[in-house]
Amino acid sequence: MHNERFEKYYKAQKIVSDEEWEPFMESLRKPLPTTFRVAGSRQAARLLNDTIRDTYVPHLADVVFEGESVSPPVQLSWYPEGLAWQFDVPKKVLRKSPEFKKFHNFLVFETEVGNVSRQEAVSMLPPLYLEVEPHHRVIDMCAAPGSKTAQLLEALHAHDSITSSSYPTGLLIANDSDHKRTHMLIHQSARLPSPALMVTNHDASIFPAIKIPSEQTTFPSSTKPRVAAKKQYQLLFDRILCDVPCSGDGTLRKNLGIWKHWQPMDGNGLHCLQLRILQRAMRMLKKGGRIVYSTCSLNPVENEAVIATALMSIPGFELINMSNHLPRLKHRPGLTTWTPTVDRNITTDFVTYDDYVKSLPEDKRAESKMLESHWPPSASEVDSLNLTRCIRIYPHLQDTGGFFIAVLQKAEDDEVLEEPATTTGVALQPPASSTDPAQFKQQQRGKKGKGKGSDGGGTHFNENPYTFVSPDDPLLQTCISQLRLKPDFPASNILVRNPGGEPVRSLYMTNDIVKQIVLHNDYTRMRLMTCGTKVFAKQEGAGAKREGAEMQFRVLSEGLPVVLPHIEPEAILQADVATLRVMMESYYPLCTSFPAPFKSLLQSKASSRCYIVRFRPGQADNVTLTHEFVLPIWKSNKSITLMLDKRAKRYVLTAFA
Ligand SMILES: C[S@@+](CC[C@H](N)C(=O)[O-])C[C@H]1O[C@@H](n2cnc3c(N)ncnc32)[C@H](O)[C@@H]1O
Repeated sequence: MHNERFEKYYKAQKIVSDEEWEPFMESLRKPLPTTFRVAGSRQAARLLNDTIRDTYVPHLADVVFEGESVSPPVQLSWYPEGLAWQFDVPKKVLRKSPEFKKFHNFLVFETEVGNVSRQEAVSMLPPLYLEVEPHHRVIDMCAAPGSKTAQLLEALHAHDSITSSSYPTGLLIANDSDHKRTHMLIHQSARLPSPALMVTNHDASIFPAIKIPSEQTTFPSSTKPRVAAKKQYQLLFDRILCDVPCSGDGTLRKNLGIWKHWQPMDGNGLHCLQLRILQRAMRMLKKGGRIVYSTCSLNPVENEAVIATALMSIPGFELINMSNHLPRLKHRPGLTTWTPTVDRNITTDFVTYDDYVKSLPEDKRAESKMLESHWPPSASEVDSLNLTRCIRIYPHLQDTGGFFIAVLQKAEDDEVLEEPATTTGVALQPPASSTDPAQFKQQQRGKKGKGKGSDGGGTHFNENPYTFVSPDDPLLQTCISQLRLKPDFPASNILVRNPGGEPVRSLYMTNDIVKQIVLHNDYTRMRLMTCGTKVFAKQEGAGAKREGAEMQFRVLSEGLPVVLPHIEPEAILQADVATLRVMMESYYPLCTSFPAPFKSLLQSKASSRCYIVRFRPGQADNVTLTHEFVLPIWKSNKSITLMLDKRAKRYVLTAFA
């Protein structure tokens, strides 16, 4: 765990004082403690957190292993509501101490079902500084694998209850340029299904302007209504996260390979992309909006140099002082000066870019990859930028990885008006080809033989389009009437993943802003990977087919929280713990095998249909259901099936513990 160039480079940058150098290096050589965050909507997270605090941790308080006492997990002091934890226990203890083994199994399971997120402590910070609210329009520019996306989504869904989802009016676009990694985002977000989510696959530095109709935004009062109605406006965001690709040397404690391969030219090389991503974000931000720029790198060239250049290139922004936002978090101010290295040998002697350029033979100057923006601005410019408002986190401060955060705000009174979409630098195609099957076929023919782009900036895009289903569609109407959905069910916000708009497999639900975006933007230009949340799916199986097309759809357990608030309360079947137990013990329990009163309730219901059942907390035969569950079932002629995937089924089983 040594790298001379690393030490030479960071000593030259004076990232910490001379006295702190040794503790800083020492801590980099220590393994990182395990940290996790209790995830999910606020109400559900609090419930699980109480269980960890009151049930698990007391059992871990006095563990002695091979003669030595082992420290129990502790809450991260700076994390709001104590919802994040840390423990530092050797693997051997986790495997062999019965108490820790039990705790570890619990964590593995809760992580699998999405209630716990194993996340580095510092990686939890950017979303906390973004302060997302349910009405915000948010974009996560470099989102995969999605641990921060999940936090942003949770913030949009802050008002969810344990069983039902809220319907945020805001939006979260989770974007990544790596096509494969966008699938990680889709997988990750399946844990918190949201009608407000879109996943896109773009190079963030050229993220396209998204069009929305004029009524979605404000325009100068002098604009004539007829003109305004025709215009489409660029969607601007309230909150933007730029967790940019970086050299990652703040993760040395976890990624030991970095010790061997680290070299500072990586940071020099990434600087331009990082800057372009941040500048694109600044152009997509609303007045008064906020950007969080973050890296897990210690290198000022990837951090303060990017912030300084961005602030000087686009007026109307300032760094905001968030040093008291998380009062218990220990951090250091951003650097105001640094000396980039111009080669792999850590030549950091050039105080300014001009000095460096002058040192080069004239015929070599054009070839240099170093830019003026790698260097700090002049002393007078630095003063006005408030770079000390950036937040640096070093490993020795509170036993974490290294991290950098800057919070930028766009002035409220900025004179720049929201621009019509066509004037924002990225030309956009006419809207709504996603609803035109002929055009879709033509696009597909054009793509034949081309592979999937992996850089998000390529021209080919092979995903299917999303198309809104007519609210009068017979199948949608069947879902509505059979489930007894109330008139407030947003039937016009249901879409499918095919060009013809036929509900052949799954139906998705979006909120209004996602709908406007899908309707007014070409899906290939937007490189839309997924949007909204799956709510209904075709019911496979003999029983369903036999009884005709109108019976074929069921509510998906993942979509149920979104649909639930729209179901007439009387249409929900009530059941107790004993009933749930019968459903859990067999895949296809006979209708006659249920205890009263559920048995007669079932017998009074039509077959080949999906029903929603609310299981009340309670106790039966030494089994306790700690909190309410609402689950979909499928009733065929003689038996029923609990419509849960294996993972969810295992989760329900824990309630019996
Ligand atoms: C530091 S990681 C993001 C981690 C993520 N925010 C999280 O918390 O899980 C950087 C991501 O940027 C993506 N990336 C790299 N270049 C990009 C670009 N030009 N535009 C968008 N994403 C990019 C990478 O694929 C990678 O997933």
